[in-house]
Amino acid sequence: MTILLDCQNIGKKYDNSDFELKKISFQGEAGEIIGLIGQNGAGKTTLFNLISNLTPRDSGEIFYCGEPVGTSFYRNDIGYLSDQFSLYSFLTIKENLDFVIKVRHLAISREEIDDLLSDFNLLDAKYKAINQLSKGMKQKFNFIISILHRPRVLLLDEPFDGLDPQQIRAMQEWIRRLAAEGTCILLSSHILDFIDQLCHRILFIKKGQLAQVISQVDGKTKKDLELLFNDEVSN
Ligand SMILES: Nc1ncnc2c1ncn2[C@@H]1O[C@H](COP(=O)(O)OP(=O)(O)OP(=O)(O)O)[C@@H](O)[C@H]1O
Repeated sequence: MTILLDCQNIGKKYDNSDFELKKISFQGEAGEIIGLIGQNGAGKTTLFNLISNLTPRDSGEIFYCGEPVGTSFYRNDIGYLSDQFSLYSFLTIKENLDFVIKVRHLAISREEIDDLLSDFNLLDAKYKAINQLSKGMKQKFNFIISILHRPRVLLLDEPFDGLDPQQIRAMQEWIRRLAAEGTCILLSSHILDFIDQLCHRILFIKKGQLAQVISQVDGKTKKDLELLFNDEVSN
């Protein structure tokens, strides 16, 4: 068992909001897929933003391979599919990929890129500008960008948003493949089916707190998750 990610008591209070993420602690192993569930506004995206340092945390520590995270972690070891698109929308898919490959000094061949695009039915759109893509196409492109440097910790905030069933399967296959290669994946989804199918462990966030941790070995079914979710939400 190799612990890649270790979050200890991480917390955040926004200045202009009553919401507070309260001392969340968990560890993520190499090859583990961890699901993050909770109602709207529970704090899932906030947790992703704190781990990726997009938002500075108020308290707690984050360790990667036993060391406090720093520039090298944020630059090389983490990938984040967030709802905020951050590349050049007026450039094409190819131009954006070329840019990322260059600045990250990635040794990745044209064939590998084309295979990746083809897995997500994006090969024919290679010369299209990002702002000409559909929502689902943008989501798939964002996923490709988040995994291009093969991060060992991958954060996926609602990765299946806007995807058709065939493309959901393609992304699920990629998620399983990356986990099999040793990536620790943290993913949020409101679709409990996806969480149930993919995740080894599930973190249930309620009003900014880690309310429950469910392991695959607990033998919980999707129905149990729904019951838990409905019960927690109504309380
Ligand atoms: N930058 C911010 N400034 C102030 N409040 C914020 C900010 N970002 C998020 N919040 C608040 O923090 C709370 C948690 O939001 P967050 O986006 O983390 O929830 P979530 O679990 O990801 O929700 P959803 O399932 O709807 O995506 C919400 O009440 C939200 O309004």
